[in-house]
Amino acid sequence: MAGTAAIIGGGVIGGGWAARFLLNGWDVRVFDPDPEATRKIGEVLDNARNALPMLYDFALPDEGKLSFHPTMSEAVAGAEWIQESVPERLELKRKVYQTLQEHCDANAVIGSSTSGFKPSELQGCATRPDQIVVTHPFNPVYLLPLIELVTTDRNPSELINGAKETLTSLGLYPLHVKKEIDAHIADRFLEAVWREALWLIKDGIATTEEIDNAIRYGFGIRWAQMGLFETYRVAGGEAGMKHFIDQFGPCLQWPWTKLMDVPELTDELAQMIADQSDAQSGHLSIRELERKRDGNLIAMMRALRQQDNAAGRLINEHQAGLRPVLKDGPPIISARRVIPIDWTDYNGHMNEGRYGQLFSDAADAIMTHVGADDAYIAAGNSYFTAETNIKFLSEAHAGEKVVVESLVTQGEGKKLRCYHEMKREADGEILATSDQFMLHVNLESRRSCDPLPEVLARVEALAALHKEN
Ligand SMILES: NC(=O)C1=CN([C@@H]2O[C@H](COP(=O)(O)OP(=O)(O)OC[C@H]3O[C@@H](n4cnc5c(N)ncnc54)[C@H](O)[C@@H]3O)[C@@H](O)[C@H]2O)C=CC1
Ligand SMILES: C[N+](C)(C)CC(=O)CC(=O)[O-]
Repeated sequence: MAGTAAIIGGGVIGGGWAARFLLNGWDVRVFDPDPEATRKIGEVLDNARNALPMLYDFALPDEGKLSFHPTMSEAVAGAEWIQESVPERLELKRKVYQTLQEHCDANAVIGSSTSGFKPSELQGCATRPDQIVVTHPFNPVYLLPLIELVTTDRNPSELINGAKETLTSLGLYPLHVKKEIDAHIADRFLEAVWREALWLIKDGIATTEEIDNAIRYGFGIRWAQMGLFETYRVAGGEAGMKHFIDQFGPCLQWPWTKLMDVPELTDELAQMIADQSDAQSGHLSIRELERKRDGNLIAMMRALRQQDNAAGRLINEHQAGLRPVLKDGPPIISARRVIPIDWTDYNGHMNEGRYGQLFSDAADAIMTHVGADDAYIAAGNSYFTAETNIKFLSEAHAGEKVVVESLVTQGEGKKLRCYHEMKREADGEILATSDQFMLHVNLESRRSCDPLPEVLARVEALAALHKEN
């Protein structure tokens, strides 16, 4: 259900939104008065094009069309979704809504990226308050799925449901915050942690690097998979949450936090933080840091995908809609995807084991295509690979799009043989081939046997069709 999105304000966050929409097939129209906006969005897009497709085992839809517009009125014309990401100043945001509501479709969703303003504040003096909601993203917007969708009673339920549907279709996780509050939910946590961190620096307890280490070697990893409450439930041991609260409840009275006290951000403190941060990370440019961050996020989210947990489960669900319907060919396009970063090794290219993985995924797709699908396997029948001969012809690298073209070279009784060619999509070069021999197996006896008649008929028909190639 790709459509047209208007991006008003194309900085760090607007650029991320533009990428999220574009890479999911939407056309994107940008308005930003900054003469550097095209370059800046281009750089965010380069990172996003490299990163987002790596999360999935199937190719994303064809990219939409990106255009830049000299006026807000031109940018919002015909857009179903308008995402405002101008600087965090209420008067500016309100002024922007005044202008854009004069020109946009009354049924369009106007989402604000605001980190802290309540939707009622944004709706304040708008012509049509009902179409304005908060859609607060997390940086990088093209990778992190959470969107805090904050609404008020003025937003009709059809608009809210439509917004949720659109966000989900973009691979995002809309967390509907029905009771508005300054800084929504997640930024209140971030603010609390930020305040503590500022105190720890100001009081000379820890440096920026030590604070980052305290997060990334411990609770940061834990939070990504279970959040706060489930983590603490486990920490309560067999006695669970109640025991946890009994044990650590008294700490609430101890001086374990300075939360209500805000350190004064003097020039001296700001400089101390900037100097420590330079010492910690100044050897890398922002773009290099972004790429490092993106690689780590992709690897972590792919690990969560394997566990079908948290953000990983969301990506699996989104991916289900990206699964292509195969055609008989010849050849069958049995796989089409981007090489993810965690498939590469110390030689800086795709590891040999991953070639096997890709050909195995291609064979799984062919099995599904001939009717040996999940239900068939659950009923006790499947194919096992008995022999594979892979030829490695050229290197593949992270971020490259590849396709696997397959032929069924034998389909007789229990025997199924496939010949696969893995090609780089950009130039069609053959990177590897695989000759794969499979046997049909009864999963209860673990012995080979003929497939059920409908699968056998499909296999025989494909073998006959592909014979001439
Ligand atoms: N940077 C972050 O980590 C996050 C920021 N946000 C929110 O996103 C919004 C934007 O923040 P950033 O992207 O960080 O700021 P930014 O400074 O990187 O980008 C703002 C962009 O808006 C443009 N702009 C200024 N006036 C404009 C106007 N009248 N019409 C159209 N464009 C205009 C600027 O030229 C600039 O490119 C803020 O509301 C912020 O709270 C939300 C999540 C995270
Ligand atoms: C610092 N911040 C308040 C702009 C952060 C956010 O709004 C979300 C994020 O991406 O961390």
